[in-house]
Amino acid sequence: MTQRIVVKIGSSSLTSEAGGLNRERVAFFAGELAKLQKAGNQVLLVTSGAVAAGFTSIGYKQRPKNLHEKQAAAAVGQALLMQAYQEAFASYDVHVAQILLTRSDFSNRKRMHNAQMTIDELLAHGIVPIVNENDTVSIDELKFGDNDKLSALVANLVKAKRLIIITDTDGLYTDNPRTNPEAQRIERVDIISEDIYRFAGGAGSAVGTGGMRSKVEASRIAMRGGVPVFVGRVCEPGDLQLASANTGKGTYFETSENSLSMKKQWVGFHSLSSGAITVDDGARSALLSGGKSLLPAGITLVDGEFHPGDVVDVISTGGQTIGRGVVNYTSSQLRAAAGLSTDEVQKRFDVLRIEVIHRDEWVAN
Ligand SMILES: Nc1ncnc2c1ncn2[C@@H]1O[C@H](COP(=O)(O)OP(=O)(O)O)[C@@H](O)[C@H]1O
Ligand SMILES: N[C@@H](CCC(=O)OP(=O)(O)O)C(=O)O
Repeated sequence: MTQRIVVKIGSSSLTSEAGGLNRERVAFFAGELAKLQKAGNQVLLVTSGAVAAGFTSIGYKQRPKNLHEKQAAAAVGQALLMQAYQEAFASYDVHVAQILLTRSDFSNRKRMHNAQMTIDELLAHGIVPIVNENDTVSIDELKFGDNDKLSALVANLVKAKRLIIITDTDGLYTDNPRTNPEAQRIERVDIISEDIYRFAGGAGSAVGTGGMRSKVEASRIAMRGGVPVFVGRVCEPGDLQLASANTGKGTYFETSENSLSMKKQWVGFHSLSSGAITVDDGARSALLSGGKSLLPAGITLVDGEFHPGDVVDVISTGGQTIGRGVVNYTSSQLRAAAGLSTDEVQKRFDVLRIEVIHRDEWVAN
């Protein structure tokens, strides 16, 4: 059966610290991806590098930090990036397509579905979709954050067999190997524990964005969607095949048995939150370990303006966001119902469902 593999390449693997595109590396990756495709896989590429490829052409001395400078650099660099990929893939007779996405393309379910259909159509024709964030129009507060997360969302969307995140380090270490030579590589991760988050630090180069932390976070999202992840280095011919065959130089993040349904994935990872509900300790454990729905009695505070069907964050008394879900009340109804027993709420309010958030529409963090 044809398998879908999503490959993410970071800026650090495509550009130099001083900026500008390394066309030799682009050609190398195109060759590796073409081989993966010829072996019978459907291949999608999520690529970074637009800002890093473009900033020198504008005349900036280093990777810009300011939003408009980054957007300008991305506008120049994205064209350079696509041109380089197109030329490189053409020598293997592979056609490519550009897909630029924003966070709001995922938060709107219709647009998300459209993106999915377009990708399906391209893959059915043997075309390699090349995805990047639409940096020139993304607003800072509404960004994916980094392409690691984008690649996990895309992998979940297309129900990939595996996500391969290529970076400049051969996997996750117990500490940043650039600064700690004693750090040990972790070969396999089954559960993303606090320790795993603690090990993973920020970006390693002047062109990278999220560092290992964002790769761990992306792996968590993909794992919950049922997609196993490889994070590591691909340097030599054949490395990408090894990575996809479970024998690559890096860290493998395995999937748990219970992956989230598409609906829960949308609630947990794509939707935008319209407000926040603070819950007491009883409601917190009912949601996190009791597999129960959230009832008005456990609510202590309501923030924001929302309507039934909107998604809201749920916060513990300690101020930690514990998850999010689809709310069945308006914010004003909920302010009046907070802390009341189920009987009391049923007497006083005309709500469609007594549960504030039903457990089928709840996703823990
Ligand atoms: N625990 C860790 N294990 C491995 N790499 C780490 C760790 N903590 C931080 N890093 C850094 O993460 C970097 C890779 O992320 P990043 O610079 O964002 O690259 P990319 O452009 O490929 O996304 C590595 O170069 C490394 O310095
Ligand atoms: N969309 C941006 C990349 C942002 C990003 O996540 O970069 P990286 O950490 O190198 O994967 C660009 O193309 O420059």
